[in-house]
Amino acid sequence: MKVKICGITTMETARVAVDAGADFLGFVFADSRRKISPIDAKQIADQVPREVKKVGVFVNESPETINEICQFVGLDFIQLHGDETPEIASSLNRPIIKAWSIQDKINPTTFPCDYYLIDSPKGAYRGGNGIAFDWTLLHHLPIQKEKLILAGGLNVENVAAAIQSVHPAIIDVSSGVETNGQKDPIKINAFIKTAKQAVQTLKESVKK
Ligand SMILES: O=C(O)c1ccccc1N[C@@H]1O[C@H](COP(=O)(O)O)[C@@H](O)[C@H]1O
Repeated sequence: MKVKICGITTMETARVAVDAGADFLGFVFADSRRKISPIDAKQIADQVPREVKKVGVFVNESPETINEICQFVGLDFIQLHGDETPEIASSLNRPIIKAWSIQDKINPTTFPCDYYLIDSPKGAYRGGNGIAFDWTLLHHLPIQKEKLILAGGLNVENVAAAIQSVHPAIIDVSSGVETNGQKDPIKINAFIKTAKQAVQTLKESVKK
């Protein structure tokens, strides 16, 4: 199981996340208090080790702009967090993470994507609202766990329970590793450590 830290806006936060063991870093190019310009994202992305994957988060952006930003910043994945159609996804030049709210009609089999991300119901923004949802709702959906990214209101207190309940391929966090709206190095470290420990515990319990 891998960890994505989303809403990176500074090099310092990127470094903390990478050193703590983050596998994916997310840059938000949509309306959000975490929005970053392509120029600033590129400066950070250029200094991140290649094995840590860079994800661009977009909401209802044009395919031309998405492809341009991907190329310029050097993104590895495109996260579509709006109402993008399967046709738009097919016209993009990077692997796709398709985000759905748990309230949406979720039909992963009809959307071309490498991963699907399930988030909480929409709040002030399309994502990044820091609200968790009832994970048992996922137990009834036709989803492949190896493609599933769990998001929405995760934090150091609930991440172990989330992993135990859902067994996602990736967990994604933004608000839960912030203090007063800024990424908090202590929370990033604690979150990743707790998540990786929870996976270890799960593996050991399966072996028994
Ligand atoms: O993080 C944002 O500001 C954001 C804005 C618009 C779309 C998506 C956004 N982030 C994604 O939201 C989820 C959940 O975040 P949180 O942990 O509940 O704060 C996460 O997938 C981010 O990738």
